[in-house]
Amino acid sequence: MRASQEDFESAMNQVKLLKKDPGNEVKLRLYALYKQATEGPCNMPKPGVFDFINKAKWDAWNALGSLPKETARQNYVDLVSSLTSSSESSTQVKPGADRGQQEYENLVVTSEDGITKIMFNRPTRKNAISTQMYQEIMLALKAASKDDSTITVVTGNGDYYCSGNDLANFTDIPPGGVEEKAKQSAIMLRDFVGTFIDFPKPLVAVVNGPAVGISVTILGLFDAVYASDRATFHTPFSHLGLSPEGCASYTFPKIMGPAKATEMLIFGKKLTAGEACAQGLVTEVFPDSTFQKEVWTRLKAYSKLPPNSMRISKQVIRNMEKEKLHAVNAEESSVLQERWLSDECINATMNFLSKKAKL
Ligand SMILES: CCCCCCCCCC/C=C\CC(=O)SCCNC(=O)CCNC(=O)[C@H](O)C(C)(C)COP(=O)(O)OP(=O)(O)OC[C@H]1O[C@@H](n2cnc3c(N)ncnc32)[C@H](O)[C@@H]1OP(=O)(O)O
Repeated sequence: MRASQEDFESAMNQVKLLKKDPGNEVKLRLYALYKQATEGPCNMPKPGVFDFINKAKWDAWNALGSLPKETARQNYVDLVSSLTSSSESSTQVKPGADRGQQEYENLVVTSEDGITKIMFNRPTRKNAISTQMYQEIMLALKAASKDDSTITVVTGNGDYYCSGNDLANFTDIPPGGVEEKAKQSAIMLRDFVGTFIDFPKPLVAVVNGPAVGISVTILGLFDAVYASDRATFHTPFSHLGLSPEGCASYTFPKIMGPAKATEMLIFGKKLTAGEACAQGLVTEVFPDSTFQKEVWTRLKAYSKLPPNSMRISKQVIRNMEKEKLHAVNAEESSVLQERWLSDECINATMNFLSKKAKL
């Protein structure tokens, strides 16, 4: 959801009430986002080198380039919200604390060495994402966006990274019938993917094994993807009477070119980790025997980099695209709302659930 003028004004008031000084770096960021949101790109003359304070302010504002006013307003509101929640919350999780094992039924969430790790934890179902698990992932990401960690990692427990949407989600029909279920699911899907689009910190996938469906498509919204050489990447949408989600209809052609994206998204070609890396979906592949050790050593080193700089760099890299990604997400969700009611989809799901079919 976009921040309204009212949200913006309320955030400005909250800044005045902050109990703790947020430090110069954050104050400069607030200043820059405020100026960008209210006046647009910086076109003031650059202050002289000895005018330290005004030069720092000018630099911070100027660094936002042509960031749209609405995005700056949203970022200002997000930043203030992260400041107020961190100064108010007495139960805030510090890196090093293990949290969440009681809070989440389908995830294990831990925070250590500046890294929050969100681990899918339904290994006996190959980490298929149930309706409740979609909600838990959204909650865990929202919490991670506000905690003290610098990097957030998503990974899977067991031999699979994730087998995608839990096909049993299709069987839990509410009193409003299957149309109502499709409508609710489209809203949930849009919110779920939107949480990844808006995630403010570096987001890394540690793909420990095969990945299917929505767990693959959303990788296009991550900042880095490290894969074991045991991992595979499979989006069998046509086999299931479905169509792409997770913004893959936009990110995949951009990442790998339209021809390779077609093979994955329309023909359901399963890629090895090496192929996915060659096509730009995966950052780097590691031998399974040393995967965990090598990846976590690297992530621990990255987590020591200055957090604000990493967040701002992510903003600069991603923000111009956010509007587009939200539009793609809305369109994909609305197309799927229809697909879920199609005979092609219903038959494929029934075949899987009655054990007549597997991928
Ligand atoms: C109208 C309402 C709509 C509601 C929708 C909500 C929003 C959805 C948005 C996203 C939509 C779709 C995107 C996708 O993700 S499509 C991809 C869906 N995934 C699959 O089709 C995978 C299905 N699973 C398999 O083909 C195989 O299980 C496997 C992953 C290849 C693994 O095979 P295996 O032989 O190694 O292991 P297996 O014995 O089959 O698995 C162990 C048990 O786990 C169950 N299971 C695995 N994956 C799923 C799954 N995705 N959904 C449900 N159950 C799954 C499997 O059935 C086994 O169970 P059991 O031990 O036999 O009882």
